[in-house]
Amino acid sequence: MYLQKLRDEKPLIHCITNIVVANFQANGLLALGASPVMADAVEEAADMAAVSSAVVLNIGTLKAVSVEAMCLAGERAAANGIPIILDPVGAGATSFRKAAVLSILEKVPVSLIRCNAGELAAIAGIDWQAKGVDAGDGEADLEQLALEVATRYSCLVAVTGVEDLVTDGKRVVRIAGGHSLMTRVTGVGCLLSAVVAAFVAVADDHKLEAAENALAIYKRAGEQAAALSTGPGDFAVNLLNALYAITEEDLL
Ligand SMILES: Nc1ncnc2c1ncn2[C@@H]1O[C@H](COP(=O)(O)OP(=O)(O)O)[C@@H](O)[C@H]1O
Ligand SMILES: Cc1ncsc1CCOP(=O)(O)O
Ligand SMILES: [Mg+2]
Repeated sequence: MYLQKLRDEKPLIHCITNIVVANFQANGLLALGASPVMADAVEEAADMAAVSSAVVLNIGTLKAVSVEAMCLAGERAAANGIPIILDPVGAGATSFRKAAVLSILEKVPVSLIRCNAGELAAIAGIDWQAKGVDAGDGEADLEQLALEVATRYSCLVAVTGVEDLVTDGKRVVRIAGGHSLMTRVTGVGCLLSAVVAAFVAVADDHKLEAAENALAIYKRAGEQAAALSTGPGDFAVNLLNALYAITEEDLL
């Protein structure tokens, strides 16, 4: 379990992220015990990546220039052995997003892709009814697709939803729990990608185990927050509080 190590080490997480969730993502990382920095200028993306413990590439409100910054940050992170987490937000929604994700995956050795079912389908190149940044609708064996994508890009793949799964292309771990309110606040998925990055940042070669910890802690925090909430508004605040207060014992 890497939660205490994360809180002891307070890893710096460099996020190139979208304008919708940047504040929530930064506050969620702080609440958990990590340290966020948002920096997306091409002039500094690589330098910021070099001094960070993990880099998050999130394509939520993508511009051509952000793709350039992501590649610069990703290439420098890779050269320094720093893990890179990709959140392919809405990858199937437009051809621009899909092409950008595939080009990042070609150029940057991503450590882990954290996505929903629709985004996984887009990366795998299968038919799916995309719906903006949401999972959308389709029929697919998500475990099989995740295994294929993990093998194709030599990375971990975490697919989230009612049930999460994470794989390294061989082993598959499933995580149940969470709460439907997690789909009623924007950025809950984006924050999860940053939380996964913070866990992976302190885990050296045990990235699969760290990702599994992150997904389980996050679903549990979602349950704890929901138990105190009357709706999405206080759920957002209660999720930050739950990330702050959660302990390893809460998973037992
Ligand atoms: N219906 C649900 N029931 C329980 N947990 C959920 C549900 N939908 C999503 N989650 C949780 O919400 C978090 C964000 O996942 P998801 O909604 O798939 O991401 P995104 O917002 O990127 O689509 C994950 O921890 C996931 O397990
Ligand atoms: C609504 C929206 N539009 C572009 S990015 C974004 C946020 C998506 O956040 P999440 O994937 O966590 O729901
Ligand atoms: Mg998302």
